[in-house]
Amino acid sequence: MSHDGTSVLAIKAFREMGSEKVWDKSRIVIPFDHIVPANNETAATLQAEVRRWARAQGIENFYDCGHGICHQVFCEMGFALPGALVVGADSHSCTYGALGAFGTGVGATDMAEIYSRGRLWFRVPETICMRLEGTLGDMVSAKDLALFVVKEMGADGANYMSVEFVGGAVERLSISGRMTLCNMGVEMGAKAAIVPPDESVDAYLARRARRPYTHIHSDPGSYYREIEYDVSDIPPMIAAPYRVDNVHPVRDLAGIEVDQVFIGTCTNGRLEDLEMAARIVKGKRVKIRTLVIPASREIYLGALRSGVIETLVEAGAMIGPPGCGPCLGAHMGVLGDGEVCLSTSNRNFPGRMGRNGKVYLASPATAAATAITGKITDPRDV
Ligand SMILES: CC(C)[C@H](C(=O)O)[C@@H](O)C(=O)O
Ligand code: SF4
Repeated sequence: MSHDGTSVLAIKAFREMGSEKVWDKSRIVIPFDHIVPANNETAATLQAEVRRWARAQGIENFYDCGHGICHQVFCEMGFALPGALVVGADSHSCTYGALGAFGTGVGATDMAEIYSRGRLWFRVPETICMRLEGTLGDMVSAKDLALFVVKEMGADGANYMSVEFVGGAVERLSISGRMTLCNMGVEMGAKAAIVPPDESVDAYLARRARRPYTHIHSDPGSYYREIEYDVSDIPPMIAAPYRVDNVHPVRDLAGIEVDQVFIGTCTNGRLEDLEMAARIVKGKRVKIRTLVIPASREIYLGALRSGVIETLVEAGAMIGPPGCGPCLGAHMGVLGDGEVCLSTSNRNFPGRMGRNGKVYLASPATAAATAITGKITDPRDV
């Protein structure tokens, strides 16, 4: 998988290697998502070049602007399967672990080697087994769980490890919630993040899987390290600038003024995320700029048909076309000097959404509660 951003560099390296034809046009997936639709001439020209190359190579799985965020599209289209080894030219390729795949991010030159020969070299990572037991509390979701885990591990606490999430609290997560959890695996340095596949994975893949698959599970005794938490008592959590592991209970930061709320991204732009936000803002008005971007067309349609989009728009939110949007500070809704954003995304390092912006990371429920009050707000307090 490579997207509009990284395909440009991968194609350049592919050419520099002297490669002419891709190794397998049916096994390369290219979604356009990072700057969609293109925001200026430079982006438009680069995208046109990738389109031309994909057409010339006969790439069978090309998803142009409007389909959605690469990771979401990759899962919806049935490419992420239990036991599959997937490389993506994007760090959040670990998201595919929600479906039992070993998904990992690679650089653009590595991707050029995949385009050319379908091969790469890996050191097999050790596995950390993270057991999360207990029942999540009211207004506490997969994002709070992910932030809790990142806080406990630290931003480099799982460097080059494969993190396997097990236990009751994980099994009870929807596929959407598991994607949120696995998505943040790379934020603690993990090479991959995996939830052992079960029947909810089969249900999700029933009409999607591109090929037959089998469930792959860890061998007994293969864990390098085991960690267990009871997560019944974790409150809604928030990561404050400028580190993803600078995590606090939302109530500890309540009252901080916010300029913009952003609900979307490969972390939290799925239907259940938008539904949660709609439930909270229903019949109310947002007090600050609120941007909602569904992670894919499928999600957008679901939210349109169920009335979720209507509720959000009535409350004063703006809806953007499926894609990454302002997540990486490249397109739509970037921050002005010194502005504060509460985002449902996964990164808040300096400059992430604009040179001098400050980004807080939290769940869709916390984002919606904050949109209504204009200040960081625990969703249990609205
Ligand atoms: C642009 C891309 C290479 C990058 C990534 O790999 O993660 C982006 O998606 C991000 O989230 O920062
Ligand atoms: S939504 Fe954000 S984190 Fe996800 S792929 Fe796009 S830019 Fe990267």
